[in-house]
Amino acid sequence: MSATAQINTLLEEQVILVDISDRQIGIAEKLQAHRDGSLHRAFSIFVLNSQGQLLLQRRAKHKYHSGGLWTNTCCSHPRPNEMTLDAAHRRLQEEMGFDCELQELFSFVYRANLDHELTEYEFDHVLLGYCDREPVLNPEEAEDWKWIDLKTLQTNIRESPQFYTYWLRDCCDRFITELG
Ligand SMILES: C=C(C)CCOP(=O)(O)OP(=O)(O)O
Ligand SMILES: [Mg+2]
Ligand SMILES: [Mn+2]
Repeated sequence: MSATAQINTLLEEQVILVDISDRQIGIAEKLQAHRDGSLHRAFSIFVLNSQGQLLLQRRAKHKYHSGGLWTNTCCSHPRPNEMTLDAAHRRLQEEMGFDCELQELFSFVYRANLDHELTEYEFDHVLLGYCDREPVLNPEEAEDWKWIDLKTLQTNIRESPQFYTYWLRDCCDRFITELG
């Protein structure tokens, strides 16, 4: 997809604006919400295999922000009138080419100034799933993937944070704690 086509897609896509308790207060165009730094609803999916390794996604270079960085299995935003879990299954299929059962583990709010003068300010629902299948990447979204031990991930994030997305760095320790 060309840069212009991608910008048009972003303008068509809408996100749910929320208050600090995740109550809906409006809707906004996806790109505009990230330009304005408006708090909106999002989800971050973490898929583990039967060895307890996490499936990482490397974001495509041309993503609107955080391109080329390693992150959790899949991230996105529910559309207006779409349940977060429904959106999560939709995006897991669109980005990674598979689907699995998902359940919410916890949620957190974070705010980060990112590249291209965009800001992520999200009420982020962390969703957990288990799967041993290999993903089939959508090149519009992801350019690489790998399974990683959680201990190795923690060490890598500490030693080379520049290769990881802001939100994964922010919630990785909590994810491991909540996993128990
Ligand atoms: C949900 C988080 C933590 C960030 C947004 O994810 P993306 O930037 O991948 O959103 P989409 O383009 O997939 O909607
Ligand atoms: Mg995404
Ligand atoms: Mn967002």
